[in-house]
Amino acid sequence: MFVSSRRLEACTPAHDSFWRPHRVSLPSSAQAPTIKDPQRSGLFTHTTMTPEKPNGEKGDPVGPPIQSMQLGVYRVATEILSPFSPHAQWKKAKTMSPTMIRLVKDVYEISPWMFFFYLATELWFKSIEPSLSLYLSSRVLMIIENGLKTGSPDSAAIFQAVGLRMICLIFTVVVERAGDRIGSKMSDRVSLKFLDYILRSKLTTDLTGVQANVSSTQVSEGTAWLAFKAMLDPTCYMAGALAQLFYISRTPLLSTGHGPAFTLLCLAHPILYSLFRRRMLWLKPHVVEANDPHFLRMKGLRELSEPKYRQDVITGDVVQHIIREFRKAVRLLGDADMSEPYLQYERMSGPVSHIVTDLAGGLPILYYGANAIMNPAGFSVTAISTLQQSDSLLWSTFHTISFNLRLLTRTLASVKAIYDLEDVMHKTKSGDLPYPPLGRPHEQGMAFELKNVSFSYPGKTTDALNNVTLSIKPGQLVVIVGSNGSGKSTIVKLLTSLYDATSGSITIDGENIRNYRLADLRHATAALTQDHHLYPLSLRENIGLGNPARVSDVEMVRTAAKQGGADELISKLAEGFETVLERPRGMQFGSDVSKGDGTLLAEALEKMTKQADVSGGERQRLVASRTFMRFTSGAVKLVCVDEPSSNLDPEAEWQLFKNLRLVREGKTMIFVTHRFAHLTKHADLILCMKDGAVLESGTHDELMALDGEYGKMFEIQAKAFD
Ligand SMILES: Nc1ncnc2c1ncn2[C@@H]1O[C@H](COP(=O)(O)OP(=O)(O)OP(=O)(O)O)[C@@H](O)[C@H]1O
Repeated sequence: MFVSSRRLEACTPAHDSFWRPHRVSLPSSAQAPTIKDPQRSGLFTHTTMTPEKPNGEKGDPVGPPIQSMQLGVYRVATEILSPFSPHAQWKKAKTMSPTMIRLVKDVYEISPWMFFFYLATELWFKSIEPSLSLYLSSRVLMIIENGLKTGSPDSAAIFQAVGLRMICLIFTVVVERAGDRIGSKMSDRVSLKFLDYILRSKLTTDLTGVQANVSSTQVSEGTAWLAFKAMLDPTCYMAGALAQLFYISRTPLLSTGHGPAFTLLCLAHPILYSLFRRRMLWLKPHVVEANDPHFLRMKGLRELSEPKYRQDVITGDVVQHIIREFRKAVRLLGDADMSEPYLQYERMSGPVSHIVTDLAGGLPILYYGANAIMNPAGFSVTAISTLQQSDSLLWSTFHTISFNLRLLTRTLASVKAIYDLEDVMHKTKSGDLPYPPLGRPHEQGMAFELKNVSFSYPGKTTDALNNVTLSIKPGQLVVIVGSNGSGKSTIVKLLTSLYDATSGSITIDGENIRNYRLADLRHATAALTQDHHLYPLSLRENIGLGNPARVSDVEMVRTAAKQGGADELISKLAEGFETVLERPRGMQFGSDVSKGDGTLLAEALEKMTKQADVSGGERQRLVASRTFMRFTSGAVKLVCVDEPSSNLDPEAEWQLFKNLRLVREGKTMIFVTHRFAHLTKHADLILCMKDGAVLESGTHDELMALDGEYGKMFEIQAKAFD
């Protein structure tokens, strides 16, 4: 029997939508140095790179060597892990085993009885039932064939065999349904356990951790169950395959001395297929970069048709230019292959391996046919049918095993990323000194001393702050001014412990900032910046979470909303404080329904997705209200306000700063703003920054007398005002 591999491929789980490949860009460190110009012929070229040996130094590449190739308009790099290299395979398996053990333990702990029940149903369904069905079917056929040969069919035996086959079938359906239900429950519970894990790790991640480990933001709780299944399935199928091979080698119907030969011939097809034909890019670690300049230009020009650019395109009068350039890019692109790199990769296997692999599928039946010619007396139709059945069963079993093993590598890497979250995400270390120190009630705000502080952001070589020395006294109102990129926000981030200084020292109330418990410092700090957002919760919680202990205190929330200037806008919303402005994403959607097409379904979708919205300035008022709520805890000793007012109208901005000043008692306040003229006359200290350094510092009068950078900026604002 010649089984078409292509046909079988089409029904593998490779088409599961979850595992559709994601396209990623090729990081510069992984670029193959030998490819200078993209190959534009549509053919591919290979380059192999072996990573340097790890010497423990940061940044050295480790892991298997990579292979780089040009596929049409894409450059693709993959890891090379040869199936002929048991050493490399073993090394990889060894690195994966701790994750596998931990995952099995995690799944088992969720519910031991469910774990074993599910295991039993899977074993039945994937190992025992296929072999048993094969045995029972061939028994029925054998009895019929014997009956036909002798002329007196044994009806009792036929009924018995058919009955057994039916019982097996019914039992399998029952087991399958029970297994599905338990599996779905377990899958949900595993996902929730991992979601809890991810949530905890991510919520406590500091900014340095996020910046250092951007890829971890993409971990998904769903992969844990997939990884568990990718471990369990091959194990069950492997047991099933062994049982089938045993049957083929021992059944007198087929073997009669040829058992081992049949077994080997049945194995030839799946083994050859997985070695030579199975080229699936998305099952290996890989990076893809579209690098054809004309293709990139064409894509860029096409994006200009998006609504986001509509106004620019119309007012800029560039429509004709875009169309002309697009056509030119298409012309220059020529016949370069633009199809998905995943398809191009699969097409890479040559016709010889294709033919050999497909021919291998017919070997067992050819062998049996040859035997039948030599020994016509031993010929049996049942044997042929059994052989065909077992061959295709083994083929799909091995196919699934090989698929799952490849999937396992990928899913386990994601599970490991979840387990690793905790280690890699917490870069800013916490001390153990309480704040405020025990027995020293803190009536004033925080005092800061910065000595020769320099700082560069993770992954950057240039300093954002350069040798900054300054002193802030308790309860002072400080205004930081300066041009774009001068380091104003960076200072605030260091004072609020979002980052650690790269060098130099920062003290709070005379004690090194790193010695304090981070949680205590956060509790004593209120920050309001443009980077603060509305949460996908009700407005009451959005404001109330400034002080989680009083989130249900409606009166307190109302007062905070008034101080933040949000009370009026909330009163205009139909659901008032219970309005949810940012709903969790993707919770309402339709398929093949266009809004506004007049159908009932479209109307239903419109109702579902209808949402109250507010302007940018109104959002800022809501976020500011949360800060006022924060003050109600009585623990805040430092208030950092960094440009929270870009969308506020002048009156709202003035009112916001006025309200903040009204509650300054017992707090050090640090304001960063470009529109400072109305604020600096209230400041105890003005820091004027340039190029990451403090250029001038003092009060408004002192700096005006200096007639330097601050004086210049103030004059510009004053003139504009006049
Ligand atoms: N998250 C970041 N990662 C890397 N570099 C950053 C980051 N944030 C700021 N920088 C860089 O650090 C320098 C100082 O930036 P900072 O935001 O402190 O300036 P700023 O004075 O607040 O500017 P602006 O007035 O535009 O808000 C700039 O060169 C900026 O590009």
